[in-house]
Amino acid sequence: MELFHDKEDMRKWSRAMKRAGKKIAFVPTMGSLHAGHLHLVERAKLEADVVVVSIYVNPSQFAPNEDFGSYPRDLRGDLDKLQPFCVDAVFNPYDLYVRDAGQNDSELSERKASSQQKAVNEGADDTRDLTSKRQRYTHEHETWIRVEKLELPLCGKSRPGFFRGVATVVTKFFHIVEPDVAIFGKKDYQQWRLVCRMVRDLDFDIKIIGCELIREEDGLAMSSRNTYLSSAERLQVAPTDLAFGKA
Ligand SMILES: Nc1ncnc2c1ncn2[C@@H]1O[C@H](COP(=O)(O)OP(=O)(O)OP(=O)(O)O)[C@@H](O)[C@H]1O
Ligand SMILES: CC(C)(CO)[C@@H](O)C(=O)[O-]
Ligand code: BAL
Repeated sequence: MELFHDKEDMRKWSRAMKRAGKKIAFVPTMGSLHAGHLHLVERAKLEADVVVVSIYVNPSQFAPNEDFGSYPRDLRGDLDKLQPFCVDAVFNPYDLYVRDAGQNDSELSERKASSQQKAVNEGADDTRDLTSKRQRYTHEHETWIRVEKLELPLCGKSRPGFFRGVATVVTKFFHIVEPDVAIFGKKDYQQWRLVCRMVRDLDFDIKIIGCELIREEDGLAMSSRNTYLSSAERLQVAPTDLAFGKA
């Protein structure tokens, strides 16, 4: 399994696969993987010759008051979970919102390299990196993708800016990985529909597949943030969640 932190390395690998006649399936994630994600990977394997999984906690889809800093991160554990599925490549970019360090920008290059090494060694970002990631996307990035109507209701109401961040980072991934097929979970139903719409409107030549929701035994939808729930909260949530799923 290849691990890429640099977007140019990722792109080169994808293009080499294409030249070799391979079809690429792509599974974007924010890591802290669970069986729901692995189900998407299994589906991806049915759709193409090679599978790329991205692991990136995208700063631009989090509002300043949200959990970007505390979102669960476990790169080492994620790689271990992906290994048995024979995933071909994992893309774990250091930062997608800063322009590539130029040759003269040695301080930034060094910092980028040492942070990448740190991420692999420890499977986590330090607080300084997280703060800088947030600052970079707010200061160095000014081009955004918006799906103007679909981004408004439901999650868009409670998380303004969320779908702008998702549509933008998914577009970036599509340009870097250049997949033939991309797999999304219907757990995030609005996100899946919004990506389908964006692909249609912007003429991406990528097939989007929506995968069924995978649940825990007690009916709770699997989700990386379930670790935030206490056992009491879990008991309250699961039956409602199950009833909703069956409705
Ligand atoms: N239980 C699940 N069943 C099917 N797909 C899922 C499930 N959980 C996540 N996915 C899909 O995996 C992809 C990556 O999701 P993400 O990494 O945000 O995980 P998550 O569990 O949804 O995290 P969060 O707790 O932040 O919502 C998305 O397309 C999402 O819809
Ligand atoms: C699609 C995505 C990977 C974009 O950051 C994220 O919103 C997610 O994991 O659902
Ligand atoms: N799967 C949803 C990603 C998020 O809540 O940011």
